[in-house]
Amino acid sequence: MSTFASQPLPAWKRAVLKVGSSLLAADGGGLSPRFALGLAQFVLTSRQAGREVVIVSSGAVAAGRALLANGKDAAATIAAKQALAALGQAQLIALWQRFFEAPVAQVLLTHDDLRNRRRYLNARSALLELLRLGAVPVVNENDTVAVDELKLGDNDNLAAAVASLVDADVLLIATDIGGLYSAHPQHHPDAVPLTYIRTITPDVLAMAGAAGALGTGGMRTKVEAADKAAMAGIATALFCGRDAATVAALAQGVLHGSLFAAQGNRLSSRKQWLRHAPVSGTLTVDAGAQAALLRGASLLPGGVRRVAGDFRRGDVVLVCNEAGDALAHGLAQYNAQDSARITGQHSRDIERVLGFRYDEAMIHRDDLVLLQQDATA
Ligand SMILES: Nc1ncnc2c1ncn2[C@@H]1O[C@H](COP(=O)(O)OP(=O)(O)O)[C@@H](O)[C@H]1O
Ligand SMILES: N[C@@H](CCC(=O)OP(=O)(O)O)C(=O)O
Repeated sequence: MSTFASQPLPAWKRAVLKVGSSLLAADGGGLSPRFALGLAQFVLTSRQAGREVVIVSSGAVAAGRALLANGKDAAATIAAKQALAALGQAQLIALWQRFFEAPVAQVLLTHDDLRNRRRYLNARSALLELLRLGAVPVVNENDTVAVDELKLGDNDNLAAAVASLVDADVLLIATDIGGLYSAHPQHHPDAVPLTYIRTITPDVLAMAGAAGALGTGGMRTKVEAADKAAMAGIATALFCGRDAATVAALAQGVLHGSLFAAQGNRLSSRKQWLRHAPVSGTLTVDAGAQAALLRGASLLPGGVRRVAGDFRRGDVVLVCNEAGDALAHGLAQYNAQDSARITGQHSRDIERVLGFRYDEAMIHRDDLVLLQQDATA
């Protein structure tokens, strides 16, 4: 089987690292630290260099199975798999915690959490806060409740969703093979390594074949995940997490594996989405707030005059000035009722008025697109 030539990894500050079951499952059952150690070392080196890494780790079901005497037979039903995931998740977090002095934070998500705008914002705020606090977030699918996800879902696609959730620069997928080959390398000895994939065409997807045996994903879901990340403006690197030299090189910015290019840049894809998203309400702002928005600031409640419409936290709203000119689209931090209550208030009074506070802004600048200025973004 031919190996993968080296290439530079695109520069990054924040990454999502997906670690598959194939790297964590021990031969005799349960979890093994063997390959996790090198990957944890990569995370540590990256953190020391001032970078941030969110780990998306599989392995809960494999770990849970090993805890039960009859575990091998236990995975026959969905309920049994849910139970195995719940049992194994604690082991999985304990495994990762062994490598870090910094606290490991368990974050369990479902695809559904990421489809719902309000829960999406909540998940994002929590993850970003964990990074800010210096914790090591370890995300897995909430298999205990996500029945459909357990049947159909996979952590490759979850990792792509998390990468766009936290605005990662790169998605790193560690697996048990060097990268993507032109065909399944175990069945096609003449398969060639694909080091750089500019666009994920149906042909590329076909090369990835069907799902694998141990994990739920196989190569196909990795290519699907790379495709999702690419659409969000994020490049994906696929590499062998069993190979110590490959993992060590990655920390030095050298990739031995497959690189899937991003389509467009990250900011513009987010902004495109925001610009064209349907709005659920309107915030009318005063001249001071308008000037601040044009300078790239967040929208604070003090500059808001009126709230119209019925929107929930995380919905897209239109920002206009008092003359009715459309200025921006943004994600509302507060629902319509709460927005109306804090309109005109100083940010420091939000908690007094509402009894809680998500953010000092009604729209955070990262969630805001100016309709005029950013028209070409
Ligand atoms: N075209 C291909 N290139 C590389 N690997 C492939 C390809 N098609 C199928 N595979 C299989 O996909 C496997 C990786 O998927 P999987 O076992 O689900 O890993 P993980 O647990 O890391 O998600 C490889 O070991 C290989 O057997
Ligand atoms: N959430 C499941 C893993 C699902 C999954 O996608 O596994 P894999 O294809 O190995 O990344 C678990 O923790 O067992």
